[in-house]
Amino acid sequence: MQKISKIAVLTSGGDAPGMNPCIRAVVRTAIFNGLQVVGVRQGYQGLIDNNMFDMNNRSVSNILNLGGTILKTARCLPFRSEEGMEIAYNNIKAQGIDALVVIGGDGTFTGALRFSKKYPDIAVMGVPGTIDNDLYGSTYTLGFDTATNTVVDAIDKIRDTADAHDRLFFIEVMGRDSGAIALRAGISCGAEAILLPERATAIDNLIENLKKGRDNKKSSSIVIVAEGDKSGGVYDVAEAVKKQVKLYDIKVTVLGHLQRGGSPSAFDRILGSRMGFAAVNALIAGKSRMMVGLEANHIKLTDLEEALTQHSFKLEEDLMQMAEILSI
Ligand SMILES: Nc1ncnc2c1ncn2[C@@H]1O[C@H](COP(=O)(O)OP(=O)(O)O)[C@@H](O)[C@H]1O
Ligand SMILES: O=P(O)(O)OC[C@H]1O[C@](O)(COP(=O)(O)O)[C@@H](O)[C@@H]1O
Ligand SMILES: [Mg+2]
Repeated sequence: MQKISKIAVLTSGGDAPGMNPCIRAVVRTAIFNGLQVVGVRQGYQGLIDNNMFDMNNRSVSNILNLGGTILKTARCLPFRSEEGMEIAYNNIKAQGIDALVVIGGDGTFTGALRFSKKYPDIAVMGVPGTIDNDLYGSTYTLGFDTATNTVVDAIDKIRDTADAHDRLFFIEVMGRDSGAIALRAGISCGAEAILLPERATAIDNLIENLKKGRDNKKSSSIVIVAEGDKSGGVYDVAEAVKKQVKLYDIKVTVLGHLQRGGSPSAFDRILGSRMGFAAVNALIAGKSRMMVGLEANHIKLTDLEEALTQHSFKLEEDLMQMAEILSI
């Protein structure tokens, strides 16, 4: 069993509310167990630039409630190359680090897995931190709950003005390849339609349903369009509908990056704490190349390789069907 003494922690890819509670848990669990901890700034970029600093219990005081990540994050191109990885490895060795906790999404884990295969003497443990909720091996990823609540809050406000003006709104939410936020927000806000990447969009059906809604005396309508929907994006969908639906005044809102910010919900604070705690304990137990997840409210470790090769977010057809029925 590989015994570890110094852990580095980093956040990578899109930031997600709940990353800070997770960093806090990693630092304090490690220190409680007599390990040293190093914080790496800007994800993999910090490994390459040797941008790291020693952390102690007070480095993570009063961060539970903060959105973003105190370690900062980045999308780091050089880490994708063999040369970039080698520079990172040399810096890690020079610092005496023997284990890495990486908090991020599928891209971060792809990098971590490659790195771990190339340099197996450094243990790696992944924590799923992404608002997209698109990782196999965890029912929830860090930030998804907060982001969904932020979206619901925003759409509720749009519903007020949509109703006041009898308008039809097309609202784009995040999710490059994932309809997770769109589906949950759609149910929570009673959206008349939810368009997402996991299902082909039939514009004719959409138009039919919107007309039916109008015939059924609906005064306003909300259509949620996930960023990754394959029908050409929110503006194209709105334009296509505009040509055929004359009864509604149509508006488009793109919620954008506000969805990634804000104080983490209690759920994400607890999830981040549990996952950070579990990640360090798993490293102490000699585990590596795994991802910490939450399944049926229990912490579960999944092989990184498996987490990346299995399909992540599966569209819950039953929920889609329910959303459609409940919005008639
Ligand atoms: N195939 C890869 N090889 C090495 N590193 C990678 C690879 N894919 C992604 N990464 C690293 O992980 C970082 C985060 O990935 P990205 O897809 O941007 O976000 P996320 O981890 O949230 O999905 C990238 O900027 C890059 O540094
Ligand atoms: O902030 P950026 O770099 O434009 O990225 C936007 C993307 O990041 C996300 O918010 C989160 O994705 P990741 O967690 O995979 O980075 C996506 O929903 C969105 O498509
Ligand atoms: Mg991703």
